[in-house]
Amino acid sequence: MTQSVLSPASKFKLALIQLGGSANKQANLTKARSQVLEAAKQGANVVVLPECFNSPYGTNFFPEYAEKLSSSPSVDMLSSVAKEAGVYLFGGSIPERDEKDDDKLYNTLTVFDPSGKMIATHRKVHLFDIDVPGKIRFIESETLSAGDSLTHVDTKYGKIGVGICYDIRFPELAMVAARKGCVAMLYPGAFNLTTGPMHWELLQRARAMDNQMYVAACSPARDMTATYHAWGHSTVVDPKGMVVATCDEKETIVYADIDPEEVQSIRSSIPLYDQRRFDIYGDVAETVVIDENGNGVKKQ
Ligand SMILES: NC(=O)CCC(=O)C(=O)O
Repeated sequence: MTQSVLSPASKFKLALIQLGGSANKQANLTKARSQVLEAAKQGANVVVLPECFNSPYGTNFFPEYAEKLSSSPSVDMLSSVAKEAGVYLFGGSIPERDEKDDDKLYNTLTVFDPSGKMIATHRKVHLFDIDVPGKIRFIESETLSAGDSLTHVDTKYGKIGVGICYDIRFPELAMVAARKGCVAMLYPGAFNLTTGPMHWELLQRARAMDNQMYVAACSPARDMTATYHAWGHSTVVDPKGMVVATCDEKETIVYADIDPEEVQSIRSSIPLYDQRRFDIYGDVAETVVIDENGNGVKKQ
């Protein structure tokens, strides 16, 4: 049986910056910087920015806005403001250009500690390729490549797992993070006016409830003059699956007090971690296809 093992953790104040972006990269960096400083002024210890905060969200924009992490004005700004603000900064994501292969781009989150040191990166693992007829077609893989690893960040407040937007639809990320001792999953994201009202909050509550951990998702503010209309509604959900902080679609900062004791408390009273039956879930990591009789068969 699996025990619930938490990394040593302490209370902290989380801030989600629901940033109003534009097509002007420098203006986006300047605004993000001032909002991080504002969040720190309000007592935040851990600050999150939205997906693609330095760029409009669209496959045609990514090549133009992409930066190599080794020579990146966005990374430089994030590092310096994390230090100035004295916070852990989960720097949303930016289109990243591969160091060696100029044609390869990723959607990448960078994380900084309060000294400004980059302590983690996460490349979006599940690319947002969907087609809802008459509503929205978005194919991230037209210009982006997928990352191929999971990311768990050690902070002085405990271990924190991350994903980027569409990654939240894949429960395995949060499940693995919880089993590795993470107290929270943070997702910079940018849902839209079709899938946002359907699934944005539900997905966060589901990930939180299933894994008995905090879940937060940080969106850009909505801009109806942009080509992609973000849902907004940056939200924090507690380990019981209840929304503890949220907002509408406008530019704002959402704050929540995170108490890792709450994780321990729900895991003690509803002890899923001691009751799991990994002895009978053997198929879970196999890729299956559904055959003509409706049965799941192993993909060759
Ligand atoms: N940026 C994204 O990955 C969007 C994901 C999304 O909207 C969804 O419905 O999933």
